[in-house]
Amino acid sequence: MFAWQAAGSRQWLARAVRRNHSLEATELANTSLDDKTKAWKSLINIAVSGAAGMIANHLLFKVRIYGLFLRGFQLASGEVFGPDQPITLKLLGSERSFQALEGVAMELEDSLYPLLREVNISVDPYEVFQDATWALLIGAKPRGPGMERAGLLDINGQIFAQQGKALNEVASPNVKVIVVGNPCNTNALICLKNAPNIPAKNFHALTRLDENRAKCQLALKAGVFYDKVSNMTIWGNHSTTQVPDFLNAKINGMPVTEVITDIKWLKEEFTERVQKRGGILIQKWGRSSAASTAVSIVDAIRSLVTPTPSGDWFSTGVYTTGNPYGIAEDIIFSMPCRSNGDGDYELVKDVIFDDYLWERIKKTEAELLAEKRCVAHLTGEGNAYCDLPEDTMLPGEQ
Ligand SMILES: NC(=O)C1=CN([C@@H]2O[C@H](COP(=O)(O)OP(=O)(O)OC[C@H]3O[C@@H](n4cnc5c(N)ncnc54)[C@H](OP(=O)(O)O)[C@@H]3O)[C@@H](O)[C@H]2O)C=CC1
Ligand SMILES: O=C([O-])CC(=O)C(=O)O
Repeated sequence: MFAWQAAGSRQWLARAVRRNHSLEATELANTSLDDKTKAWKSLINIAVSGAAGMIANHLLFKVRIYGLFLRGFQLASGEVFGPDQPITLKLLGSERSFQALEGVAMELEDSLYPLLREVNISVDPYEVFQDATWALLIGAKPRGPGMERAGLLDINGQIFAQQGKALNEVASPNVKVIVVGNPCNTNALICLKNAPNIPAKNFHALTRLDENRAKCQLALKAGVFYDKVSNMTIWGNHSTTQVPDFLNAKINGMPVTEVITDIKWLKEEFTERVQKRGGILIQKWGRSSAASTAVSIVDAIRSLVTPTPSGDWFSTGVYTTGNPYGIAEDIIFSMPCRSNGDGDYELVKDVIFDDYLWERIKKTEAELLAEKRCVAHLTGEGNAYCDLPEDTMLPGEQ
């Protein structure tokens, strides 16, 4: 059933799990799965970096359970890439993690996912990103003890500059890029700046986890199920300056402030809870959230490949140039978006601001502008100058 594809060197130790497409006619006739494959769309390549890490481990297997097999394939509900969308997974790791990556590939093989036609592993982004239509950039160095944030921006920025160049050269010209590795907004900006041939609109920083966290907190406070919370915007940076917007969010179609009338709770407790959720989780769990992050990556993709429910929107960190709100141009900022399901999105225009919301948006904007100055050497904009606000922290930092 499986054919191994080893393309030579360790640099390109490609391990392909390719179902045999040349079954005998009689076998095909007896195999309902193979009958189904005839109606499948053509194969797409999905690249994942940091593929031996915690988030990727949840994500890769979730792709099957959540999207492609249980709900997507068996129930034909079209979650994630759809029940008729075969995929190749192209996994990027490093020399250090190569054995672990081989282990991941083996587990993927052994899971017998019908829509997973091929798994490739490599340490070379130019190999992994070849013809990718989606690039999920998860791999990044965590901030270690004593490491300045400027140092983290530089180390991780180098990774995303290199990956941006590789995407620019070899990925599908309309590749959609979701940056997860922190600091994800600025990493996404660096990636975008190093990939001038790819539309700037195609780069996302993952703030969907923050949106999900905010929905959860509002639902708990209001005593409703989380699906009753809609129109949830996270503005700005995936950091502790992010702004979970309770002014525009709704519960059961009503403004949140009409359902939860404790404005002090909304301004203070709710906001801080969402901003610092990641850090509290690390304190309890001993590592950053991986399962819920993987879920939120799936949610983020699904929001782009399925039409947004009427009247609702979702949050994603996207390029600000041309935004209708007056947010500084040329940064990656989480904003409310809608999609018609073609992988693209439009910014939502009908949102309101008050002084409280706008003041906080300006704070997270200032932080992102400072981060941008810090990585000017990686975006081709001259010499870096780092004047980060003192309290600049990832959600995982306390
Ligand atoms: N945006 C969001 O909502 C969230 C973002 N995150 C961020 O996601 C990232 C990954 O988290 P997680 O999977 O838990 O972390 P892990 O430490 O489990 O995995 C990190 C992966 O990154 C790779 N990596 C580490 N250093 C480098 C480097 N210098 N160059 C390239 N790759 C590197 C490692 O691969 P290898 O061993 O091959 O080097 C490893 O596979 C982190 O940056 C984390 O802060 C986490 C939660 C939420
Ligand atoms: O800082 C981290 O790695 C964790 C993180 O982003 C989050 O939980 O939102």
